[in-house]
Amino acid sequence: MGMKELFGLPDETKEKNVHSKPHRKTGYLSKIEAVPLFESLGIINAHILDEARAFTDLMWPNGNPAICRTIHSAAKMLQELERVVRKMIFQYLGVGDYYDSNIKNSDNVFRVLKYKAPRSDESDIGLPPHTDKSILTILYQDMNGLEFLSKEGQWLQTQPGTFTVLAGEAQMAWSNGRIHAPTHRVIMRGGKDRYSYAIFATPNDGATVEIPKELIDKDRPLQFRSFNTWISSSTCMTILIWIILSKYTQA
Ligand SMILES: O=C(O)CCC(=O)C(=O)O
Ligand SMILES: [Fe+2]
Repeated sequence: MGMKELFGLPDETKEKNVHSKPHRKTGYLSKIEAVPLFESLGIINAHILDEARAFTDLMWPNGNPAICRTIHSAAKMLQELERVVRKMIFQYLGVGDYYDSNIKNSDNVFRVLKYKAPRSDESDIGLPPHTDKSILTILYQDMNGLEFLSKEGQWLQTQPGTFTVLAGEAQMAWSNGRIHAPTHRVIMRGGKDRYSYAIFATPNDGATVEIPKELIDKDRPLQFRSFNTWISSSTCMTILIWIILSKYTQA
């Protein structure tokens, strides 16, 4: 998707991608001491053509219609997929009536990410273990490296050329702990630069994440008591999403 061309721009150009909401992981992230291999550019609502164009016009003063089209269509596809998955989750939890207002109170950040191949004296950690703050993240990787921590404490690899859906902390909180936000990391193997892109659906600034009353009862009061109380149902959910998604992406 023109990632090499994009990341090949001078740093001063990429640094122009500043956003007024730095906490939203937009803007240009690079030269972070803890993650020296990592570099990323984020665009809010890139599924809207004008937003994608504003970004490419900033990077290329004479415009770059080809990359603009690619970013826009990738972001649109991921945004649509994210809504399908979010709807499935709401239906699965029996709270479909909340879907429309939940969508209204959220937007998304599209990010392109690059990890440079580590030198022999550098660590192979692309991104250390973390959970996302998002509602849902959908991620595409061109080569492997993304790994998930299973509840048995093992790191599970994901396949290159596939889409991965993961729930973030906003979804975990909203579902009153029913949906698990998995810990994941990126490990660089194979001596080549790695590129990925992702959409992060997030609650709008200022929107309160209201936990549906249907998801609160005496067995599951409004707080996170322990991960163990909900890990098995969330594992089922993860598997369900994987099955449905693999069908969706083959279509
Ligand atoms: O590049 C990847 O595969 C993972 C990125 C990621 O986990 C993140 O940006 O939160
Ligand atoms: Fe992540």
